[in-house]
Amino acid sequence: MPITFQTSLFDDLDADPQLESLGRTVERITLDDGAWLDLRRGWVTNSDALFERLAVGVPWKADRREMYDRVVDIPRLVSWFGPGSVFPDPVLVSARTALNDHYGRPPGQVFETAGLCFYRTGDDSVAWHGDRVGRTIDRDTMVAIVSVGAERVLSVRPKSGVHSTGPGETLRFPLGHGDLIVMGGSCQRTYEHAILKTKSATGPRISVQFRPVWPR
Ligand SMILES: O=C(O)CCC(=O)C(=O)O
Ligand SMILES: [Fe+2]
Repeated sequence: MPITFQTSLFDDLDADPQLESLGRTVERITLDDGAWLDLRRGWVTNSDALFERLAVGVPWKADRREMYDRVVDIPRLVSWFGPGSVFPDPVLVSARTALNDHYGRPPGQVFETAGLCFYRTGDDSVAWHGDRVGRTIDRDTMVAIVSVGAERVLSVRPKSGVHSTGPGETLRFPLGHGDLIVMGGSCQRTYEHAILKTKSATGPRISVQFRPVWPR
């Protein structure tokens, strides 16, 4: 499949993508009911080069997912790298190690897998959902997302009926160009998130989600 994209004017495609520090550069956003988000903008430098490497080097497939008890087509491309598999780029291996070092490998929350999503245009999207954490749905977990390429908005809102504080506002995080966001605590069961379609002109974005292995 031919993939055309426009990269940022500022990054050098031959430059090596690098990871900046985490530590105190990570901004914690505390949500309700034990959910939280960590944000670290520009974690990957020379991120356009990483976008290009992933765009051309990853075996992309169409996405289908069980959602609301049926299997639906999701307009985006995906690729998944399970525990122990070779990640498609060394920067992703370093990113997983850096995340595990930063969060201290809490039991059951060690990042192992990498799921990659490619949003080709503003028509590519993923509907509101919480990542399914298997049968142990009451357990806290983390999902770390690294975004390269153009910005797309990650929307986050409380799941209806879950919160004692009533319906909350939708938070919007434009993510791209090497940004990191981590959803933690109860986020996958008390909040839901989406990449909604956009009509405004937007370039392609690739997101990499690092997840622990959840017992099924
Ligand atoms: O692309 C993103 O940033 C989010 C993807 C996502 O939520 C998912 O695949 O579960
Ligand atoms: Fe998700």
